[in-house]
Amino acid sequence: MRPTVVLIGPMGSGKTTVGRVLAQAWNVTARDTDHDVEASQGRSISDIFVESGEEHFRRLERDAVRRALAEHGGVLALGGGAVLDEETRALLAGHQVVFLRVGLSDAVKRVGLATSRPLLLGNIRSRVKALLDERTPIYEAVATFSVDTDGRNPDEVADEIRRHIEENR
Ligand SMILES: Nc1ncnc2c1ncn2[C@@H]1O[C@H](COP(=O)(O)OP(=O)(O)OP(=O)(O)O)[C@@H](O)[C@H]1O
Ligand SMILES: O=C(O)C1=C[C@@H](O)[C@@H](O)[C@H](O)C1
Ligand SMILES: [Mg+2]
Repeated sequence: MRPTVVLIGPMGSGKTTVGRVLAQAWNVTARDTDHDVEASQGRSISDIFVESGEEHFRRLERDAVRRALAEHGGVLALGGGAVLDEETRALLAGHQVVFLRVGLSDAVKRVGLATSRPLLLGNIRSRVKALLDERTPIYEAVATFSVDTDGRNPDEVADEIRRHIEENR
């Protein structure tokens, strides 16, 4: 089994949301490594960060990505920082990997004031900007295709991905 498509991108780019729309369109299941980590630990990502630290979360995330890539045949959304891990990047080689691009202002609007994203605590706008600046080159290097999400709703984003994947099967 291998995922039809793997979605990567920053927090608020819409990986989880667009992943669900795509899965429904293709009549397959959507899987999300953030959810897998939370389910395997029985605690939220915020609690894992606070109680065990980011490094521990990254190890759990790497294992979750490895398992999902091996087991899952539908749409797979990764956590925003999953591609920081070198082993994860290597595992993605040969897969259809789509980068959901989002600019600073749409990302900030979408993540809102939720406290469920520990890396955004503090000044959300400056945290989002720092993460976008640092990670955009990594997302670009890993992706086989990228799609702009600014000013577009999840259905429009999913449609563009669907067309691309169906044309490149
Ligand atoms: N294209 C879009 N237009 C407007 N709102 C969107 C779009 N995509 C997602 N959203 C909204 O933005 C919020 C964040 O989306 P989502 O949780 O799917 O992002 P994510 O990339 O999975 O983030 P994370 O890395 O934190 O898991 C949700 O409230 C979702 O409804
Ligand atoms: O961008 C990140 O590093 C993160 C994104 C989320 O999906 C979660 O995996 C977690 O909040 C960390
Ligand atoms: Mg998500």
